[in-house]
Amino acid sequence: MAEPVNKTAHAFDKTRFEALLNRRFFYAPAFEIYGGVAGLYDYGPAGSSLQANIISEWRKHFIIEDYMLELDTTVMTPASVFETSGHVARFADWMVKDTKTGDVLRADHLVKGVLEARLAGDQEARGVAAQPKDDEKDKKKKKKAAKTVAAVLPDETVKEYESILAQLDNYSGPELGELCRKHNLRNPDTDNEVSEPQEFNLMFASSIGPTGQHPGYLRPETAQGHFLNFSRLLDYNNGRIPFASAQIGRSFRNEISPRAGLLRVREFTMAEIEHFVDPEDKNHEKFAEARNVELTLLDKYTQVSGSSKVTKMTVGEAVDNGIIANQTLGYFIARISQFLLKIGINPERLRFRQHMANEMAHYATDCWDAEIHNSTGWTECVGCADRAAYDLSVHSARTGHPLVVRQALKEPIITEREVAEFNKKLLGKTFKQDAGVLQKAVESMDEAELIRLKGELSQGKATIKASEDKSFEITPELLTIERKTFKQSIREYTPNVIEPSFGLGRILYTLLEHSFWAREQDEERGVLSLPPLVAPTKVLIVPLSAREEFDPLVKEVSSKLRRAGVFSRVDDSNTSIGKRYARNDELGTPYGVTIDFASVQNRTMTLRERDTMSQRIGTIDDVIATVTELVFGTVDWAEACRRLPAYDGVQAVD
Ligand SMILES: Nc1ncnc2c1ncn2[C@@H]1O[C@H](COP(=O)(O)OP(=O)(O)OP(=O)(O)O)[C@@H](O)[C@H]1O
Repeated sequence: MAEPVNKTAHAFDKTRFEALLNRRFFYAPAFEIYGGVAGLYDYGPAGSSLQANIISEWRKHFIIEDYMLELDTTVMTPASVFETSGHVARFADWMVKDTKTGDVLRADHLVKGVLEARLAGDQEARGVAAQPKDDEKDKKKKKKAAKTVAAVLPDETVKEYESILAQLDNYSGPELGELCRKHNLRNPDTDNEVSEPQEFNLMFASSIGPTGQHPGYLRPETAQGHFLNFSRLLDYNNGRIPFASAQIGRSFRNEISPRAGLLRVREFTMAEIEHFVDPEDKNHEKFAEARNVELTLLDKYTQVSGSSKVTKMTVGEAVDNGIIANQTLGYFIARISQFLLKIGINPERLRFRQHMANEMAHYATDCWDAEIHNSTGWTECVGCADRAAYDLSVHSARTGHPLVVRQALKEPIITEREVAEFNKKLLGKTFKQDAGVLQKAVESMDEAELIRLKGELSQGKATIKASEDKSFEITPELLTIERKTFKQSIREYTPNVIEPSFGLGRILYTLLEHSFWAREQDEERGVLSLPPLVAPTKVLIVPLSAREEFDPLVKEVSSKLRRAGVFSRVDDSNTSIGKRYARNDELGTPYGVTIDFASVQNRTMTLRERDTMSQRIGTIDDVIATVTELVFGTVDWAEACRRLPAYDGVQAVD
């Protein structure tokens, strides 16, 4: 077997990485020939296939595994929906303006950028080596942009900056303004002062129809489509709960200053799950299967104390100890972790960060973000929140449509209580305009007060004090109080919602970063070690020459791979085999098969593995059988090497 490859021989080089993505057209700025628009990107063939494969795995991992109900709801949404959901009032970020140029910046990003740059300057002045995972060039760029000179900061300032950064998401707009003033935080591009933070709503406004009288918005998330269809979904699920709906679709956010490539864009694909659950029972029937999944957690108490120290524990321990609020939330966090690792995210660079009190919506009971480390730092890629009953309750209150579960009780609940009943005719006649006041006073009485009143009435008369200056004398003819039995056979409740919300662009980008490395012997030769599961092309078919006698074999191999369900491509370009493989290493193609003269004569074929570049040989059918299993993950490369002898002929690679 080939020697293990050293994928960390060269430090991560963002410029080379981005050049590769651009060269191989994973994605590119949209409307580029018109000058482009910040925050809008087009995916090319490689990026589109990669995204489609991630989505396909997402559907299997979540929708199929847990029998979720899939939806495809509209992007254009009437304004009333977002008025009700709170987005019109609150879906906003804080922005500041450069007081001289008028440039707009997101307030929390300004604080983060400048403080990080000052800390980097401090590290440099102290001669401290950068953390191995940090992208050195990127840090330097930030420092330069922030007009920061390398200078040692007092220890207490370093501590204060670190504490601010650890709880950045906890600050309100005015607090961010206060931080800018206190620490003299200026626009890093111009060194000018900035204005007080103002709120900016991130939704794209539009209008529906020709009159302009029906305001609408492009949705900033897919979630409302799930909530508004709740009754139909419940009906589809035979009235049973818990169940989850799932939707993959486009969302739009008018981000203040999108500068971080795919990480912050104005139009992106989301995959969202809304799991509807009984508020009185948030256990999950498959929790036992997830219990031992190990997680890296950064809880809210640690962050508030100004630290970013993570703890490793199983999801079972986290739920048992009350760190994660309930089993259902824990189940989804574990499943999210499994999904991200399966598609190739580096486990060392994945953590789950709990929201701090101010960061979380007022109605949410617990919320965790899956954050993935990349060259810009830790980035939220998936949010997972327990949103309680908020969404269904507000839409139900606004529309009058009951978004509730009505559940037949196995055992009816029998209750007894005192019931007060007025003789309406006598009440009006006796108390005239005060009748209503008296009635309200009785209606607001609790059980104990009614029993006391009943006792008084049994003596012939009673006095009711409706307010400081109003008392009424009543008789048993006017009011009777009787103990009655009630039988309740239906329980009606608004379900709670647990919502995992994925941004696919962020996941795709961080996956590409984690997969990128350069060959030890040659920094120019970039490789994307994408797992076969998500790689755009699984097998590259490389005919050694363009001679006609190769054609039938190329057709045979292509068609056999197609029939086996393996996505392959033929590269018969007029260039050396080494160059063809190098190009496909950059596209992340995990395997290659070479058809050469021996193939024509002996029906043999070589099989190449991308990362090690090692090659094996076998009959065409054996190689196809093995590579099919490799692609579907039923065997690994070690097993392939046991099955197929090493190829010791002329190396097909430069
Ligand atoms: N502008 C964006 N560009 C790309 N992906 C995004 C963007 N905004 C949100 N997402 C993705 O959608 C997911 C769910 O959205 P959510 O509303 O929780 O994000 P958010 O908290 O607003 O993100 P951030 O604080 O980074 O703006 C995020 O985890 C992220 O993956």
